[in-house]
Amino acid sequence: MTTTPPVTIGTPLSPTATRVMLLGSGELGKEVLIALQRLGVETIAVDRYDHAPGQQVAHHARTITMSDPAALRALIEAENPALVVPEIEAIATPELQTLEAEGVVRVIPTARAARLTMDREGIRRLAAETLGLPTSPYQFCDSLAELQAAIDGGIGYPCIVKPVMSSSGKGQSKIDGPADVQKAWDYAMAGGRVSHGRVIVEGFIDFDYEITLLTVRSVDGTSFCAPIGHVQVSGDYVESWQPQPMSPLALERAQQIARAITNDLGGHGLFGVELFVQGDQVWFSEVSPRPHDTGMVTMITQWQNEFELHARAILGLPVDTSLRNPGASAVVYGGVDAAGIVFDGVDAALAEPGTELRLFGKPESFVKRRMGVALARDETVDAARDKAKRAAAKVQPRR
Ligand SMILES: Nc1ncnc2c1ncn2[C@@H]1O[C@H](COP(=O)(O)OP(=O)(O)OP(=O)(O)O)[C@@H](O)[C@H]1O
Ligand SMILES: NCC(=O)N[C@@H]1O[C@H](COP(=O)([O-])[O-])[C@@H](O)[C@H]1O
Ligand SMILES: [Mg+2]
Repeated sequence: MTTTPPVTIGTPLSPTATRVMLLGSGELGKEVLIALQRLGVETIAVDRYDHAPGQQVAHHARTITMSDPAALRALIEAENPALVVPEIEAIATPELQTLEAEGVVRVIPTARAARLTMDREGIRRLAAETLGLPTSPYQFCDSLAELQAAIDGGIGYPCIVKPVMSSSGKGQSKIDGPADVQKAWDYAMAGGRVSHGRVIVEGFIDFDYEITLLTVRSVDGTSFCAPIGHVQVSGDYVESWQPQPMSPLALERAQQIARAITNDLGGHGLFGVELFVQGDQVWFSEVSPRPHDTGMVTMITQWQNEFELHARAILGLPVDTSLRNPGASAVVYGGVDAAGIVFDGVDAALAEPGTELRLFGKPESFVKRRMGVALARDETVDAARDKAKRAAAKVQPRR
C-alpha cells in the first residue's frame, strides 16, 4: 500500500513558500491563480505578452516565448517552482519532459500529458489507436494534395479541417464540398497557434449535443462533475450550461471514455474531456489536461468550481465535484480591434438576480477575442441559458 505524505503549505514570499508556476495566464489561468492564492500558495504567472489576465493577480509576472525551450528552461531553473502548471497548448512541452525526467520540476498533470495534448496528433492517436476509443474518422495531412486525397480516399464530405496545433477553433473550418478544400487549407495554414504545415481532417459527426465532462484525478481517485453542454460557433465556445441531461447509458459511456483517457494521461489535476453524443452513442473528441473554457460555468454552478478543483487536486487535497444549482455561461467577445477598450452596460448586465460577470482584463481586444463571460443561475438550465445570454448582450465593449 502506498501512503501519501501529508500536504504542507508555506507562507508566500518567505523561504517556506509553496511556489506554483502557471505557463499561460489567460482567463482560465487567472482563476486557477486566484484559487491557489486562497490556499496560501505563492504564484508565478507566465505568458507570451505583458499584463495577461493571470499576471494581474499573481505574486510574480514573467513574459517569455513559452514555445522556446531554452527560454522555458532558463525561467524554470531561475524560479524553481514546486509545480509547473501548463495552461495553454503552445509550450515547449518536450523540454518540460526533459526537465521532469531530470527531477528539476513536477509538471501538472504530467509532462507526457502536456506533450500529448499539445498537438492533435498525439492525443488522437493515443485515444483512437492505442486505447481504441470511438472517435470521428481522421487523417493527418501535410499538403493540400494530401488533404484532397484523404477526403477522396474515405473521409468524404462534410468534414472538418484543423491545424494540428491550435485551440479555440483557430484555423478550423468545415468543408461541405470540393469547392471549400483550398479555402480550408489556406485558413488552417494562417490560423495555427504555432506555424506548422500539418492539419487533421475529421469526418463530420452529426451529434445531438456535445459535452465537456470535467474529470478530476486527485488523492480521492477519479471523480466526475455533472456533464456540461455547450454550443460552439466556428470551433469556439459561445455558450455552456450545467447539467446537460443525458441518458443513463450515454453518461456511463462518457464516464468510461473519460476514465480511460485520463487514467492513461495520469497525474493529478482536472481534465476537460470533450465528447459528442448521438442517442446512446458517444465519441471522444479531445481532452484538455487542465480547466476548460466551457467549464467557466462551474463558477456559478458548483460548490468547488473547476479552478478550485484543479488547485486542490494538484496540491494533493481532497475534492468535491458536486453540483450546487443549474446554471449557464455566455461569452462576451471584444467586438472591436483596439487596445484598452471600455465596457458599457455592466450595471444593466448585473441587474437581474442570479447573474455574475467576469471581465478578464485582456489589454488588447479583437473582434472575436473572448474578453469576458456572463454567468447565470436559475431553477432550470433553460432559464439560466436565457438569463446568461441576456446579461452578455447587455455588455457593450467599445474603444
Ligand atoms: N469531427 C467533428 N464533427 C462535428 N463537429 C466537430 C468535429 N470536430 C470539431 N467539431 C466542432 O468544433 C468544435 C471545436 O473543435 P475542437 O474542440 O477540436 O477545436 P479546438 O480548437 O481544440 O477548440 P477548444 O480549444 O475550444 O477546445 C467542437 O466542439 C465541435 O463543436
Ligand atoms: N480553448 C482554450 C482556451 O479557452 N484557453 C484560454 O484562452 C486563453 C488565451 O486567450 P487569447 O487567445 O485571447 O490570448 C488561454 O490562456 C486560456 O486561458
Ligand atoms: Mg475543443
